[in-house]
Amino acid sequence: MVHQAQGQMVQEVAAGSLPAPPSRYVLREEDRPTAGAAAAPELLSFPTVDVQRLADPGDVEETAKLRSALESWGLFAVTGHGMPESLLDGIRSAGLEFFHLPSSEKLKHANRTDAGEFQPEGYGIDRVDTDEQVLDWCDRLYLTVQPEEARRPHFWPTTPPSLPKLLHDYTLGSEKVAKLVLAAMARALGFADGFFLGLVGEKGGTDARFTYYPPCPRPDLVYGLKPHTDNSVVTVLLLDPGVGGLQVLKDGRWVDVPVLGRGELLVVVGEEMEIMSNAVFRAPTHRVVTGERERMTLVLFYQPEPEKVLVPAEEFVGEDRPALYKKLGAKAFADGFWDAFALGERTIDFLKVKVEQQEQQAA
Ligand SMILES: O=C(O)CCC(=O)C(=O)O
Ligand SMILES: [Fe+2]
Repeated sequence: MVHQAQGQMVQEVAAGSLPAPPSRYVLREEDRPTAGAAAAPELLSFPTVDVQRLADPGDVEETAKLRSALESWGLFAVTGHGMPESLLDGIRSAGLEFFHLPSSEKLKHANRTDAGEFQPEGYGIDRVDTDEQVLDWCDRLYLTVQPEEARRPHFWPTTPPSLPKLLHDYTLGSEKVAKLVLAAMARALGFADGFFLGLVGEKGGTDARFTYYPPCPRPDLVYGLKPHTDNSVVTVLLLDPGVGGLQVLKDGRWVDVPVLGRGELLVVVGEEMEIMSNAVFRAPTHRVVTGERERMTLVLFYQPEPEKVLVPAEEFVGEDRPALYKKLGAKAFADGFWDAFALGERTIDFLKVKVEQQEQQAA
């Protein structure tokens, strides 16, 4: 699909110092972030989990904390991951340095084909399908980081030269976090540590997304990133230590995710886990609001091997709890994400994966 807006980076629009964002970015009044003020997270005690403690199967207290964080929020801050602050600071500054390069440099890794078509990997904006689509106030660099043989080096920036190695090291460090969390999520439900890891497979795919949110002249009119749930089993996020903007929908209200400490990560449950666990763990809806300062984040999406089948595991299905989702291939689900995201829909809804009530009764 070729849409003319596909070529316009938000960073360039923002550099024009317009008094307000162009109409392509302006939300309908009822969707604007100011429609309902976000609640302060301190009042709701935002959860933090120590993954070093999670690695100890005897630490039932930390496992219980994880379960409660997942049930009440679907996301939590992470400490004890073992990655030095120098690595986290290093990959953050390398990412920011990339976005600060001249366009001609960044476009060497463009996410548009020569014919102007969108492809997920590379530097650019998210997919634009129609004139009606309200665009998000962000540019992004999207890269497949695992399995290693699936990396496509021409999409990887070489300026700054430190970026590929830092991203590699960060990928390995945060993969450990994802695996520890998946093991503890299984344990929290009384299963063996390998339960979810087995459903994901040894060669699960991981995609990285660096997102750059330029300063916005009217944060009240736009989204940095529209409300969505993640296309992942779990997602590991490295947020900006100086600027907030991420919000999560909790009990029907938007709540600010706090600005985390420089050494902390955030873990979010994705839709694939929601399917596998038959909604025991649900993917929280989240969005990003902009501000007067630039912001950059790095997000890693952990996905099952593409050949795997996504289906509620039989351990979560019984007479009192019918399967809530239909079976489909992990690759079909991952591909469907891009169609769904452009429309602002959940992939589960877009691909009609939910079992309707009548079907449940007939089963
Ligand atoms: O930039 C952020 O804070 C969140 C990004 C996000 O939710 C995503 O990339 O899926
Ligand atoms: Fe997300």
